[in-house]
Amino acid sequence: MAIKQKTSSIIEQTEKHGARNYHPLPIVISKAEGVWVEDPEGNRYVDMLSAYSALNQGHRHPKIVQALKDQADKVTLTSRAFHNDQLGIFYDKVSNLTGKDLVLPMNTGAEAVETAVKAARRWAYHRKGVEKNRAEIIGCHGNFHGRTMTAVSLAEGENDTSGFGPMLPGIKTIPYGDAEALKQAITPETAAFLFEPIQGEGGVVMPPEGFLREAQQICRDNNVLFIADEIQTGLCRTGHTFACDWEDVVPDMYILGKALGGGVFPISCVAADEDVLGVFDPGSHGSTFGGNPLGAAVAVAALEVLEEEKLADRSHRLGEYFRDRLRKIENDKIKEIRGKGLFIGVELTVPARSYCEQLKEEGLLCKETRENVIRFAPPLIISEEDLDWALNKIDKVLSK
Ligand SMILES: Cc1ncc(COP(=O)(O)O)c(CNc2cccc(C(=O)O)c2)c1O
Repeated sequence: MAIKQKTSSIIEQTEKHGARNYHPLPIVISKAEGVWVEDPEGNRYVDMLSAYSALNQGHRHPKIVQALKDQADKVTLTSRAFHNDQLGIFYDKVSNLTGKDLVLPMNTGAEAVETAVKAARRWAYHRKGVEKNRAEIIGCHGNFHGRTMTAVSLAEGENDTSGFGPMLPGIKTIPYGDAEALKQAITPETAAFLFEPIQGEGGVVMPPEGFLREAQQICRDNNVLFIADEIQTGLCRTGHTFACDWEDVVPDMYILGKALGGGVFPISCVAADEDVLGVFDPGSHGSTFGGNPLGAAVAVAALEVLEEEKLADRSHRLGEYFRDRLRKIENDKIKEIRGKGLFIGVELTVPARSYCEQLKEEGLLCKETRENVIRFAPPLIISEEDLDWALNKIDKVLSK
């Protein structure tokens, strides 16, 4: 589809004063519903990216939008100087979902990661007895935990880190999935091991089977917090409530975001037991919008949709079907098909961008990650009919 006048003038306007920290595909989305989005010229596309898994419930899910509208007519922001009548309901929901005593609400995923690292450091000093300012955090090569300085200090990519130094001290990384390396990296000062159960931005990379269980045991043996960043993999994306569930592993702390807000409002949180999140006392952490009643009401509705529509089972079932269909595609440039549930990566032996551009021309939106991986992550509500429509387009483009 050639770029039409409205789209090109909108892109031109966007690029006039916008900082150039993204390189989006040349498409403008002006309407969206369910798994379908529309450009200003009325061209429709099936969304196979879901805003990097922030749209597990689909675009503008009626129940979630209604929760936003209802709450917007009551109260949207109180600050935490006062209570509001939605936050306790949110806390109950997340506590029941995670099995954790305490929940700390923030807004973006990166803020929740920052919260997790602050909690881990203070836990190390107050509970583990690590010497002041000596606490260490262990992350994984190929990780992505956001764009704030702690997250960037954990990253390694040139583009993620260059020009942003000095990095936060007390951070080291190990090869992803290497339990022995984790064991060797731990010192008496180690506060936490921070990991993604499946690395999203790393290219939908899964650790060896059993790694999560082994790593958790190593952390337990060394009194190190086992912290799961489930911002992208959580909330039914991989076919279970949490990706950690695939190995029946319950982390010491969950970090949640993205689909927690149902693709309607930014909300994130960390959930952990009293001995970890109890380290925060009044005035030691927070955020202006953290715990606002609008986000809380939206998140409760977003979590209810996951349960009511059984989106974990759907993700698992449709993800198996998706990968089966992909495996039938004849193309010697396909190096590996991987993922769990509707969290799928197709690794190619060549850059993936041109395939994403061809798929866009066919009416399917997806994005490359790590240059040669096409990530497919549709909203979990996708119908079998729409999935088959998308798979026929993928078959057509990838079979060339
Ligand atoms: C595993 C993981 N952890 C933390 C974050 C940070 O969340 P926020 O973006 O809400 O601060 C992510 C985010 N994941 C993600 C994926 C792709 C692009 C971008 C982007 O910054 O445009 C972010 C993520 O995928």
